Amino acid sequence: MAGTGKSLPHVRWGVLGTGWISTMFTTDLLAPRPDAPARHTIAALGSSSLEKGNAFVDKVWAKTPEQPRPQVYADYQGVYNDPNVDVVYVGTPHSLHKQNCLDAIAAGKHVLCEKPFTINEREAQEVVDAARRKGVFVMEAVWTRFFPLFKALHQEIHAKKSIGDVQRFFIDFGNKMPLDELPANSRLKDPALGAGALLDIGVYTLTYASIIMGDWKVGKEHPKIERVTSSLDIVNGIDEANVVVLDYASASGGKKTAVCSSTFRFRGAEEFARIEGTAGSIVLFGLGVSVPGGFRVIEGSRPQMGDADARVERVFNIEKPEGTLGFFWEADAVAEDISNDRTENATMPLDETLRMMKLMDGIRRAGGLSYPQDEQ
Ligand SMILES: NC(=O)C1=CN([C@@H]2O[C@H](COP(=O)(O)OP(=O)(O)OC[C@H]3O[C@@H](n4cnc5c(N)ncnc54)[C@H](OP(=O)(O)O)[C@@H]3O)[C@@H](O)[C@H]2O)C=CC1
Ligand SMILES: O=C1OC[C@@H](O)[C@H](O)[C@H]1O
Repeated sequence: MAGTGKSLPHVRWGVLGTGWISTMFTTDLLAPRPDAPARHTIAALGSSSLEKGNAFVDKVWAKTPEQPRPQVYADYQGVYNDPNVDVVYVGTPHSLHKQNCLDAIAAGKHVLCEKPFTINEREAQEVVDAARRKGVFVMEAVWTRFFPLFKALHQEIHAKKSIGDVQRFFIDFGNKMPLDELPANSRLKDPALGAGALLDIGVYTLTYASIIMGDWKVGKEHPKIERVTSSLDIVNGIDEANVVVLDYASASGGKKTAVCSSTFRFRGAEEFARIEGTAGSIVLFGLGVSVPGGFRVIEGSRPQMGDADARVERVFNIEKPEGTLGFFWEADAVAEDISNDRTENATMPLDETLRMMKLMDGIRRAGGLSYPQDEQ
């Protein structure tokens, strides 16, 4: 069982899938972190074959051979049944999330499921209902929400009011994918697996916009979005690119607007977003939208021609231990919640997942993009 009391929270994970994300997530959890607020053990791994599973463990554990190796199963049921597993991490393609979550919940396991939580809101509601009935912890793994970036941005925008009232927000997630070279059954191409830029990376641009325009309010507390305007560029049954505009009412009257774009066709700029306020702006930068590196606060307005430039700049950089990407932040939050018998996380509660899935359903409907799961 997960540890409680005065010692650090300790959770034992069962990981599903041996792809890219399982590799990154597991590597982060195994990396030494002397000041970590929680302990993580990878107790089990489920894969479609023992060969794949063992090869995964050999590769991922190579840098940290002192860490205990997991029990490897040639299916996912072994992970659900394993009494040494507290929480199941779902690292499979989008279309599998619903069933993986339902199976883990049925076995009484807590769940951290990769984004997007499911294909649509209806599927998400099914999982949420099952989790609430069973009384287990479930969270969508929107890891970026747990980066210290958002606390620091909240300080700037709300506590210090460094840029005045937020008026506009621009964000672009350009993730160039070699779609022509990928096999038809790639999770990035196959509509049956829930492929498409909106569900894969648009979810991040909408997450940033929701946090910043929605004043950090989640789920039922999130302010009404006055208008959603969108355009999806659909090729071979998936959106290769999309643009979404969200209008919110501004506290100072009028409206504030977020312009969000994501694409599989182009590698986006390192400075991927800009928040514009009445008294300054903030530029966000990093490896990618999902892995922010920090931000620059620019206090003051751009001078008119001929006027002196009185703007002041400050930089906030995110620090993290060598060799990690930042998945440990969400994992630590999960460990804290489970150890304190909470069934939802306050930063990413299930009502926020449902709200985001509904928003993406609406954008897909307006753009004419449906998946086989929408018809079921
Ligand atoms: N948070 C983040 O930054 C990221 C999140 N993701 C999310 O993680 C999830 C997985 O993505 P990613 O790791 O890139 O995907 P991969 O294709 O690299 O890996 C998916 C794994 O799922 C298992 N799987 C089970 N059924 C299938 C199937 N029908 N087709 C393909 N694989 C299958 C396979 O493992 P096995 O055969 O061993 O069972 C496979 O290795 C997605 O939800 C994605 O959105 C992805 C990248 C980054
Ligand atoms: O979540 C993600 O972030 C990084 C991307 O490369 C990946 O496709 C996506 O799933």
